[in-house]
Amino acid sequence: MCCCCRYFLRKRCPRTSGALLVCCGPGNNGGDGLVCARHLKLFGYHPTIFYPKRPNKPLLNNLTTQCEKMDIPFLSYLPSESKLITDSFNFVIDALFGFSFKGPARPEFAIIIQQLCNCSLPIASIDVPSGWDVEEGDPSGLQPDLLISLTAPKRCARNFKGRHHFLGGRFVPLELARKYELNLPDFPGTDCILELPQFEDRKEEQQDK
Ligand SMILES: NC(=O)C1=CN([C@@H]2O[C@H](COP(=O)(O)OP(=O)(O)OC[C@H]3O[C@@H](n4cnc5c(N)ncnc54)[C@H](OP(=O)(O)O)[C@@H]3O)[C@@H](O)[C@H]2O)[C@@H](O)CC1
Repeated sequence: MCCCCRYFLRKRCPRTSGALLVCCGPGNNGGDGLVCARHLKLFGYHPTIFYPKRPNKPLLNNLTTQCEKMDIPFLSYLPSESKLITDSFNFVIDALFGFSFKGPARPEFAIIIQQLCNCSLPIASIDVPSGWDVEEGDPSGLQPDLLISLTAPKRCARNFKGRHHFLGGRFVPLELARKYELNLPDFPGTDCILELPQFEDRKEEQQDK
């Protein structure tokens, strides 16, 4: 997913001013956020992590340690004024919740999601925009500019109205793809990411065939 973010950032946010806020949730989606922050730091950006609820799991502890050892700062709280967020960062990575989220968000996270909704910065959501039902989405919830679906777009991605939708990862064994009729697109060459057309455009393309 950091490849997708870099693509977007190259246009929107030069590395010299590449101050990014990475909001990480308590599950593996949050773990993806920690990996994303580490990779972006390696590529010369300046991530800051907000990781308010940290379950004591070896994988997540190790990912956190890697970020700490790379001198990535962790925020102890999210500023309640959205202006403070927009003044401090150029871009937000939403790694709060992925496909295991069951709404509605509990109060401590509902506030954070609302703060992201109020903030005017471009937002990239990893796998599922946080707060969205994995099947139905949430038309009144967070509306990211960039969605990075992992392995396969989740059903809610049909409701994504932002500018760029990427598919990341090409790890699905053929047998599994056939069994579940995933109908995954071909990745060019050895690329691990692919930009997908908007759902409405895809529907039109299929109708034209
Ligand atoms: N093959 C894979 O698995 C791959 C997974 N990948 C990545 O992992 C993501 C899925 O990770 P995941 O299953 O850990 O769940 P995730 O969405 O991060 O959230 C779980 C946490 O949220 C919490 N929580 C739930 N509802 C809540 C609420 N209403 N309000 C507040 N909290 C709530 C829940 O808390 P609990 O209910 O257990 O107390 C738990 O702590 C997936 O989207 C993708 O990004 C990829 O890397 C590719 C391979």
